[in-house]
Amino acid sequence: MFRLNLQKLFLLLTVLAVLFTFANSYYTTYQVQKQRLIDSTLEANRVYAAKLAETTNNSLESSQKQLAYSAAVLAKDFTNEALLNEEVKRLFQQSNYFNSVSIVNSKAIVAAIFPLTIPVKGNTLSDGARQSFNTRKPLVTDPFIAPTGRYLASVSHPIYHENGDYLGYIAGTIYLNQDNMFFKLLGQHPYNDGSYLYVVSRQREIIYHHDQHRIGQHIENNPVLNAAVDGQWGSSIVVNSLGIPMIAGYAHIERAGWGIVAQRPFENSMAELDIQLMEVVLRSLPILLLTLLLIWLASRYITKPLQALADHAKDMDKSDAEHNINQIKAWYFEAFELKQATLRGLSTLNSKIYQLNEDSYTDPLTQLYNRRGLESVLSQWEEQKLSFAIIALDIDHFKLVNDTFGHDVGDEVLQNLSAIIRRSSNTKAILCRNGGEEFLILLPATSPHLAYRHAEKVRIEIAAFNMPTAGKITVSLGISFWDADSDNSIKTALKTADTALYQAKRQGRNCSVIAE
Ligand SMILES: Nc1nc2c(ncn2[C@@H]2O[C@H](COP(=O)(O)OP(=O)(O)OP(=O)(O)O)[C@@H](O)[C@H]2O)c(=O)[nH]1
Repeated sequence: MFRLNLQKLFLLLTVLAVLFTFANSYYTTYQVQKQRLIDSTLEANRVYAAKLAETTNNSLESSQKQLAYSAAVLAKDFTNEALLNEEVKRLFQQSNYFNSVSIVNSKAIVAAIFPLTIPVKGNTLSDGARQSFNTRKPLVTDPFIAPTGRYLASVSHPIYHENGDYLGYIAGTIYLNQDNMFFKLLGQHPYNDGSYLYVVSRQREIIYHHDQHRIGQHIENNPVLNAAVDGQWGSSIVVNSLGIPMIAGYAHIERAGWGIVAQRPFENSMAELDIQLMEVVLRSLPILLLTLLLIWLASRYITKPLQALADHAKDMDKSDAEHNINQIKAWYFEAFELKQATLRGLSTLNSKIYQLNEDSYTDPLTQLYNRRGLESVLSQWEEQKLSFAIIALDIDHFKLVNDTFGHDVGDEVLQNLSAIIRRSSNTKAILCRNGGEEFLILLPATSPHLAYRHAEKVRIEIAAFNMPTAGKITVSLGISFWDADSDNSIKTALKTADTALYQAKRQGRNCSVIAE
């Protein structure tokens, strides 16, 4: 089954935590900046719309003052046609407020006009152009289409005789879809950041727009525009008539009853923010990468001892396991404790295995090697090509001991006999109980002659020993030799020793015989 290792888990968690933290800070920064940008754009557009409304209002006011002055002059001599012509010319040329200046008499007939290229002098006012005539008050008219076909609005002032008779009015016109005072006033606005402004009449008709094609268009259901026309000042996010969300500031031009709106597409403002965020991400990228690198290094450093412990725990049965575990640098508490516990466990395990090995190689009654132990030694010597002498030893008439004194006494005899063999043999000799009452003494690198002497020594010592209950016993011994350089097998050499032993028995027992 697939399992994540500690380092991968550590990396996964910390990398996720770091990425989440970075993403969260980007998101929060974006949200905060977005709100600030919206607020500042709203405020900038509000202030801008208010300033332009005030400037436009002042221009209309001063143009009306000029018309009022002319009206007062004309009231004194209204029948003087030369004066009328002179006044319209002066007003037109003195300021750049108007596209044309005209005087209409009390019969609604155009009495004078400048520039003279407009051929309406002597014409009666059309119905649509009679707002000033009918109102008989200082006025900024609603936009209308003149007989010349032009879309215009006019600023007018009535002319009253000193006796109160209405003589007519003097008016300056503003051609709404041509160069006019608005274009000069409002056209200063920089449009390159996507922002723009427009002015609407009381009837919600566009009377100024940088896109001249939209002049004259009627706009419905625009809350910002409605508020501006209704005399309110402020700012708001609004979806315009084309369905585009806008950040808008708006204000009211009091003298004309018009509304002015300065706005910027929401998306344009946000695009700026996207660029800013991308810059933040790019600038923080080296730190992010450095953090990830440090995390990777830390994960390696922290998990390395545990990983090494886990790896070596799989190979506990190998001979160098203890050495390998000792090499691990367990530099922090948990790893250190685990290392110590593993070493303790390994040591206990090794001593148990050693004990089990010992037990499986040892005869429990005599503590000499058993047949399995013997085979292990023999295979080592065979590998090492170590020549050795073999003494096969068997108790004479042991059955009689058992039969006479019982099996326990027989066991005691076997133990005493083993002790004598052990005592009389040097440490290099391998002593083995080969089963029953038969023993083997293996003497490495020992000649048959020396082995015979050793056998005799053992035999005499046994014969001289008085067993606690059984008394004196004797043994017979057969001696053979395995030459590592010969073709003979160890098995044959053992058999040969047995044959010599059998011969010793036949010769009357209590003697040693060297195989031929
Ligand atoms: N007490 C005791 N007796 C054992 C043990 N193993 C074998 N014996 C006995 O050893 C005796 C061997 O008898 P035999 O093979 O007839 O040989 P022997 O009586 O020694 O006669 P020879 O070898 O011909 O001199 C048997 O009585 C076995 O029961 C043991 O572990 N303890």
